[in-house]
Amino acid sequence: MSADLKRIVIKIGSNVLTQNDGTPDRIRMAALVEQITYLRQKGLQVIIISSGAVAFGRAAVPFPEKADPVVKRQILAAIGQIELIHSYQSLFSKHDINVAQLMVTQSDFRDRKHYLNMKNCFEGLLHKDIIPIVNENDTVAVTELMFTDNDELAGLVAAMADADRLILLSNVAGIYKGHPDEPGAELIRTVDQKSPQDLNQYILSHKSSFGRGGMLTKINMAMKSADLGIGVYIANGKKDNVLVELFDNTLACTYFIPNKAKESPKKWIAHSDSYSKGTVIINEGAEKALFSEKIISLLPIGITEVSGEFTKGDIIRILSPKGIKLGLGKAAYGYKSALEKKGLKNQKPIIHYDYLYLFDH
Ligand SMILES: Nc1ncnc2c1ncn2[C@@H]1O[C@H](COP(=O)(O)OP(=O)(O)O)[C@@H](O)[C@H]1O
Ligand SMILES: N[C@@H](CCC(=O)OP(=O)(O)O)C(=O)O
Repeated sequence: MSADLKRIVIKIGSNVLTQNDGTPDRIRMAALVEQITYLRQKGLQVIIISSGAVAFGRAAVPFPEKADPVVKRQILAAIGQIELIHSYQSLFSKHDINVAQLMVTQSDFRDRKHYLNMKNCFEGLLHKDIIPIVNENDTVAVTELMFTDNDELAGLVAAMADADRLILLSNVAGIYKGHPDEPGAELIRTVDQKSPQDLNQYILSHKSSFGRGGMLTKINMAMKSADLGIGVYIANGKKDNVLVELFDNTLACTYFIPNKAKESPKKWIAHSDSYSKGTVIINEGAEKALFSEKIISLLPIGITEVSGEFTKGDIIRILSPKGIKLGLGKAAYGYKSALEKKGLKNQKPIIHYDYLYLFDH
């Protein structure tokens, strides 16, 4: 990592904090806390996204196998989160570091005002030198309220906090060409968006024993974060000294090279696809203009169809004439005005450039 970095987000997966039998690995946790203390001494601000509530709960309370899996997860997480955060608190307090707990759900990222409230809380904690420790609020986050997994949450937090780097700690050194356990399997050391390669072909569908999302969500989140200007590492959290070696640039891991950083509102919009409230289809001329080198807002003259009952400030999708998803943006007015103005000249942009995020074309 280069010396000029300021802020990093470290995501610690369930399997990093558990032993092979599923019980909490307190020695590993203590080692990671020591390394995070080292990174802070080097001048870095750190945000932790930690999984492990369910795993810690499982160790504390035996549960019958046939219990409802959703309720079981809620209960185990409710019990285990106390243990998880208490363990962090007591380990960090030995280094005179304060920690804070933030429990979030997907809906907390839906509305810009709520998003900014969260952002202010992160800023306040970091300003006071306190480490925010974030986990999904598993007791209320069920079905559609759930993140795919904590990798998705980590990407959202890294974008929200304008982090320079995101470190995803799992139980593998990174993305391999083939099965990670196969002798001779090649570790992909860097992924550069400018020379894209199809990583999905290497991903085997199984997950680590205690994880949720699998390698595919890690890759999706890493690509998106790198596009927003955040460099992402996938590294083995079970390896001794992993964070120190990462800092010293001696670690074998996978690094997603970041593009030029995007401005803050665009980062929020880039992650808001699942919350979009409407769609506009644009014509070929508008598509060309948006993807040209110029800085351009989306004008109603280029819109051919409007759907969904969105209001001012909602996120809307932009589709090509062929129905290809081109981007996302914050609507400057609601669907009724959009319907009136579509195809007309001399109208206020429906999506201002500052609130427009275009996918790779
Ligand atoms: N090509 C690959 N390279 C590395 N790991 C892979 C690959 N394909 C699948 N995996 C699996 O992805 C797992 C990590 O993802 P996941 O289970 O979500 O971990 P975590 O709980 O840390 O988030 C690894 O344990 C590994 O078995
Ligand atoms: N929120 C859950 C973790 C969910 C999750 O995404 O786990 P993982 O794939 O290990 O990061 C917990 O604390 O148990």
